[in-house]
Amino acid sequence: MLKSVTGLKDLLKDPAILRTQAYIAGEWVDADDGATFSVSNPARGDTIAEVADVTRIETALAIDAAYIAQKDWSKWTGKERAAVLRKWFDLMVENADDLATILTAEQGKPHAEARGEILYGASFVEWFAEEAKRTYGETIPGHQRDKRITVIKQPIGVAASITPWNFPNAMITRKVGPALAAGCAFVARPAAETPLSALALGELAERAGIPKGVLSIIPSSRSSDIGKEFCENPKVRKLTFTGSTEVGRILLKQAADQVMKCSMELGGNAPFIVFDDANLDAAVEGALISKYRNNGQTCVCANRIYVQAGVYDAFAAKLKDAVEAMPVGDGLSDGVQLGPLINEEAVAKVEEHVEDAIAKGGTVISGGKRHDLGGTFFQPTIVTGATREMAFAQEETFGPLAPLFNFDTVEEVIDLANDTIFGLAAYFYARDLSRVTQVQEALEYGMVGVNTGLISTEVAPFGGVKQSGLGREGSHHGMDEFMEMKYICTSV
Ligand SMILES: NC(=O)C1=CN([C@@H]2O[C@H](COP(=O)(O)OP(=O)(O)OC[C@H]3O[C@@H](n4cnc5c(N)ncnc54)[C@H](OP(=O)(O)O)[C@@H]3O)[C@@H](O)[C@H]2O)C=CC1
Ligand SMILES: O=C(O)[C@H](O)CS(=O)(=O)O
Repeated sequence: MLKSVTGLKDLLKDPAILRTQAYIAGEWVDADDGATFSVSNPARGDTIAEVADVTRIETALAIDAAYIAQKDWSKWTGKERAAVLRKWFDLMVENADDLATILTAEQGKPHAEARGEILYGASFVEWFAEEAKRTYGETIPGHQRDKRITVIKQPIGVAASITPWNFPNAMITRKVGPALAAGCAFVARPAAETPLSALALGELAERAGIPKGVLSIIPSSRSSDIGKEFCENPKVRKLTFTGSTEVGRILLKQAADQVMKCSMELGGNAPFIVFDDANLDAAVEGALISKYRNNGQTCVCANRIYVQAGVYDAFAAKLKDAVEAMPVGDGLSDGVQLGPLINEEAVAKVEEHVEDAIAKGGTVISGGKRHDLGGTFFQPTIVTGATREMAFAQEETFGPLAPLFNFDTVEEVIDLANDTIFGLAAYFYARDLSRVTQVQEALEYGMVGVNTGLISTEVAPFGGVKQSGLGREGSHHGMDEFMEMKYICTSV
């Protein structure tokens, strides 16, 4: 049954989890000037909340509080921090349905997929609660008889994040989890489109016992201002960003003045390669999840699908059948697999790429137009006859458009796949061991899926090379982003 999101609180088992004020220094506050900005539901376009619109002034107060609180938080043992983080994880799981409803209401993805994100996001807090106990150092044999060498790892201090709307829960927990585990304090600024998921995490953090000031959540429509405060405030020692490469460049330039430690999860242009010895049914299944997860609005989505000539027609036919079986609708309706796109600009980008492909000789074999549901709904689309001259060969579509490129040889497709400034994720389906080994080593990407279209997990290092980013999130490597290494040389 379609549920109206206008009364979002009425859809929640625990309405208190829905927060619309800023969470600063452990207090829930309005913006100093009382300003708010509207949060809308992408499926219906109606406003679901008015949220405090914080400025640099309140952001600086949150940073000050973090700077003070971090001194004591860093003195907790890793085990003590782990206990609080574990409690936060437990609360996320207990409240997963409500967190998913809030996420679907503001971002649009189907509720089942939103719940999957909640559990994925929570898994980072669970993982880093465990890593908190393992921030090991090392001893090194002295270089002189009277020297003793040790290396220790210490929290970097105050960290700040700027995160996108496409994963409004997991992109925050993937950063806050390791930061708090390492003993840092954290100030998070979520995307203006999706602040409610972040604020709900703040509510649960308070319930879990994370000390006042250790975590602040800064909702704001003024993304550029908040970003400048993060980059220019000397009390901030770490900036972690997920979003477009374009904005990542801006932030890196701003952070350079303070030589601030940055991690960047940026744009992608993932190739998805199907060789003629692939299991075609498995390849279609992988293409569906890689291309159409979150309606194609993920940085690791297949952006270009390369199919070897001998299996091109069979793969295209199978993919068409599978795509046309996916129900499109309001994410709060049961059984929906594809929700709306986040906004009108996102729809325009998909339309632009479809029109460009047709103009350059491509053929739409499925979808290609706005959905009859109206608004920002778009038909899941497949284009055949794709060529490297078409816009989506170099630009990230960030929507439900699958371009199928034809290729003949391994050497040809590796060159095509690597012909991009991006290097986040790549995927390929093949069964010949020699071919698998050759291709996985030749692809210039930070992450490679072999016979799978879904690689995201908290246990592995997520991140890109080239202009897809700096650093890694998740896995034990994720802790290093929030710690400094100290070399101690003692003369005895
Ligand atoms: N590598 C990854 O994991 C991801 C990459 N992306 C990439 O981002 C693009 C689409 O996502 P989108 O959210 O629009 O990306 P943007 O880079 O436009 O926005 C990401 C975040 O940065 C904020 N922001 C925008 N401009 C500035 C600025 N000058 N200073 C500080 N903060 C700023 C946004 O705020 P606000 O929206 O409120 O203006 C948002 O919170 C795609 O290219 C996609 O590939 C997106 C998500 C994940
Ligand atoms: O921002 C994104 O697109 C996410 O990093 C994708 S994932 O972590 O859910 O794969």
